Amino acid sequence: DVFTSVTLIKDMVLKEREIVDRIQESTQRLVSNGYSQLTRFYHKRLATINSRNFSREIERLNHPNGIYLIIKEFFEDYIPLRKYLTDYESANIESILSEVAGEQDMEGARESLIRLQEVYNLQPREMAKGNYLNYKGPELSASDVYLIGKTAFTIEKYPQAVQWLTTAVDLMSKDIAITGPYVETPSFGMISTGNTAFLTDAQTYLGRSLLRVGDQENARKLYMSLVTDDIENKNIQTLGYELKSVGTVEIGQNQVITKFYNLCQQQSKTSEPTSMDSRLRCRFAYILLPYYRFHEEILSNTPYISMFYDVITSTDAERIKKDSSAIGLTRGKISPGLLNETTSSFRTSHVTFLSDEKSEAAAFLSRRISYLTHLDASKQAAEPHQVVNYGLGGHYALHLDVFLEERAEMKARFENYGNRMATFLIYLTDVERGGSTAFPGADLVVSPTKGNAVFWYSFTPDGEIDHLTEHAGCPVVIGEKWIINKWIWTYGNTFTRRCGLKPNASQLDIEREMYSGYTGKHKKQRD
Ligand SMILES: O=C(O)CCC(=O)C(=O)O
Ligand SMILES: [Fe+2]
Repeated sequence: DVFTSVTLIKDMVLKEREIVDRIQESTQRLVSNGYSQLTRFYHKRLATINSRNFSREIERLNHPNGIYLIIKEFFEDYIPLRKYLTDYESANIESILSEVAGEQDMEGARESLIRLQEVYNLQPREMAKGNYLNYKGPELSASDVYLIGKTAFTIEKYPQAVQWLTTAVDLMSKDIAITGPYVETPSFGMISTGNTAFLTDAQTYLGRSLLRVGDQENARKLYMSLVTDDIENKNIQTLGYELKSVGTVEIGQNQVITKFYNLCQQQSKTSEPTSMDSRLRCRFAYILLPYYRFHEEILSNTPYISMFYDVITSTDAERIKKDSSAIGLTRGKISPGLLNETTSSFRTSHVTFLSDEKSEAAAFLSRRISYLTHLDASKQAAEPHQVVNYGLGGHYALHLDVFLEERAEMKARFENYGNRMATFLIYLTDVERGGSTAFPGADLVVSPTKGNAVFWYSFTPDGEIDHLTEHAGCPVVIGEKWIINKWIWTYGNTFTRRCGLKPNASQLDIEREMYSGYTGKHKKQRD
């Protein structure tokens, strides 16, 4: 799929000419045999490419509706290649087509918009107008809104479905009032606005969603208004049947999720200074020489989470993106390489591992991380950089970076390294809106700022897994998000992480003891 990486979507648009040329080459024989579907495909796509204003199109891809619409355009126009060629004929172009948005991307795109609606509490009526938190973009049609509502119903997001389908019914009714009943034109099975049949479908799905959120009364009213029209209609019959049998679906949202959504909406928030050592919020981290220093801001004391400023230059950030793209990004997975490996809507991004050998910029960065954290971030004691590019509404749901017992196989895989002791997460891009990193357990959310890094220990100083470090990448609303994860292992760092003299010592207590032990410089800064 491509919807999980904005960079891949942009490449798909920028390199479409090449894609079409390659397809043309592989299907020459078919074209000369008079496959009219193919000929029509070439004409349509070449006309589109030739008239495309590329810089404007790429700009639109910073907006969720822009991405949604480009996915739809490719999905619809490439259907002839997927549907009407025999398996034998399409085998040649299968790998080329994997670079182009298909049905999974279409479905994934709809789910992503529903996630944005849910996390940021957006109204579909505004989203359809292209208004996301006051960032404007292209509009969605009534049929887009209907199909998104239907997806919300399918994935059992009923309150969201009610909102989309209510909007769809309004928009479709308006369209019909203006254009009159619609005559179907063949467009590869896609629906078009203004078709009364689809209006009825939208109304029945709305009724079925209303039932599930406990609004029997309006569901029944809808049914009564429909059933007089067409008693044969299957969807209306289903609604009638469910009126008697289907009950309300429990839509519990646990407190952590509610807090997580709130943090995402706030975009950035640090804990109150009173909750930590008020004498220390910012400090310098030195690399060998006193004038070679970086700002570190302590965001939370327990769990220990801090922000390092400007740890990577723009040039190096671009190098790392380029070196990673050259290796090739693949869909981010849960439990990669294992039997239970999955790609899921839990994590919508593309990733690659960039080792120090493969990129000079990466090697430089590993050394810098070692200095800044006083931990060994070289390949003996840490994973290679994981470079991540998010897609449409791209996010990573709440999780811990450490491996827990329930992921025993994962842990076994790394038994030579222990566990992930700490995470150093660097933002390679500014994100205009959304895409923050939220830590509900610390009541903290960090807005992505190019060049900055968040750093945290996943273990408490006395060696327990710190469940308060549970965190998530909030969905990206506007812009493009790239990050690097550096996971630093426990083995190889057993003796480098400072330990405290008192039980329950915080990270800062420990460091104060350490520093005052061997240099007066840091102590002075603090007191
Ligand atoms: O993208 C983010 O802000 C968080 C990413 C993350 O937690 C991870 O990749 O493990
Ligand atoms: Fe994480």
